[in-house]
Amino acid sequence: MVSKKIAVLPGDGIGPEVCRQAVKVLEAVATRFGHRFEMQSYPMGACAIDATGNPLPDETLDACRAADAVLLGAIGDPKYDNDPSAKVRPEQGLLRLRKELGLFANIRPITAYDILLPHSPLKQDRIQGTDMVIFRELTGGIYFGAKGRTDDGEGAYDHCVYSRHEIRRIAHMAFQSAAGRRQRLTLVDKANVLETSRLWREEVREMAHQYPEVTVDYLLVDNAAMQMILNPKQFDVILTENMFGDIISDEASVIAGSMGLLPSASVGAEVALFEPIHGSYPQAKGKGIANPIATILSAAMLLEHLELNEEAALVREAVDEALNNGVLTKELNTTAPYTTEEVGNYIAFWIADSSEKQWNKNNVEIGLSTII
Ligand SMILES: NC(=O)C1=CN([C@@H]2O[C@H](COP(=O)(O)OP(=O)(O)OC[C@H]3O[C@@H](n4cnc5c(N)ncnc54)[C@H](O)[C@@H]3O)[C@@H](O)[C@H]2O)C=CC1
Ligand SMILES: CC(C)CC(=O)C(=O)O
Ligand SMILES: [Mg+2]
Repeated sequence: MVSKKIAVLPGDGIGPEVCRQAVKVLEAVATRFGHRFEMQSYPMGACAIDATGNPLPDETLDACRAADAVLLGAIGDPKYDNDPSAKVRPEQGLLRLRKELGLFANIRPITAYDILLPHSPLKQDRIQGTDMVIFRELTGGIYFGAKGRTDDGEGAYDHCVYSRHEIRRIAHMAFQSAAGRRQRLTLVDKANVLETSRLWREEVREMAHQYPEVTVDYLLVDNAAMQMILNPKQFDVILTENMFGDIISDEASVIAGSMGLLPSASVGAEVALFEPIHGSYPQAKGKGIANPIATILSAAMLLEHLELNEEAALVREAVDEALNNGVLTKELNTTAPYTTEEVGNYIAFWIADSSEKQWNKNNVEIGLSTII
């Protein structure tokens, strides 16, 4: 029996809907294994601006610092997306949280599930067997450099800055991951143009001597974007800077079949944070069509981080069960789609050791409340 404190930041748009399912799944895990997960929600993003004027209130940051792990839905709202002059933005909350918690490595695994191969627009033989992990630097680069408008108001700038230290700490993680996988690491950069990329190459090339078992290659990001679609199976571990990692991981979701499937872990010096790679998908808010699996798999990564590996494996089994039985939201099941809630209920039910026969799409709420 373990007792853990998990700070939950549901955020905006579909964030609260998908987070609710992951919390339900964690509750099912706690019930099944006799653990105690103290889960409390805190505002961040547009909802926090509405409530306090601050996208990352002190209370939220303090709660994250005091927690054993953080679970995040997503933030962002069209009100801000459509107003480029807004000075306070939801995304500032997320960026500051990453910086304050020292979450310098964002780990994004990409898997092609056999059962979902037909859902990808890519040719099945190209993507079958894809298994890669992207190590995206998360607290440096252009998202964090000085930004502003030129004095004459006719221009704008965003500076991209990286230090050797910032590169080395995430590169070590990526090398170690590659050493335990298929021993291949690809650095994605733009070293033919950017000085920061040349520093990344310099450091990674030097570090490679410490990991002789790992084969390192270097790929320019424009080419990498093409290779991701053309031959994704060639990749094992991709190491890249903040913005390139943000972009190529959304692209990689096409291999899995949906943005709603890809989880992530953000780790660093302090507490770790777990979140789907997708955003707040505002068009889907309140419609029950958002896929909660990315957030549920993020909860599985959270359990692994807490060294609850058996528990995490059960969550992954339950997700596989949902995938194999077509218990999927409408982007992956167009003929008889399940709602966000129903997918979450199915997975939680399976974990709480109910047989599939007892699970019923229509009365699942009643059943669940007796189990969780
Ligand atoms: N970590 C975060 O909180 C992030 C926040 N954002 C914010 O989210 C807002 C919307 O950004 P977008 O560019 O539209 O990206 P998005 O990731 O929210 O949505 C892009 C597309 O991905 C698909 N999608 C996303 N989540 C899905 C899910 N759970 N199930 C099924 N399909 C899903 C939908 O087709 C959607 O149109 C913006 O305000 C942006 O700043 C964007 C990315 C990450
Ligand atoms: C709001 C962005 C900085 C977040 C994002 O797109 C991401 O982390 O994937
Ligand atoms: Mg992104």
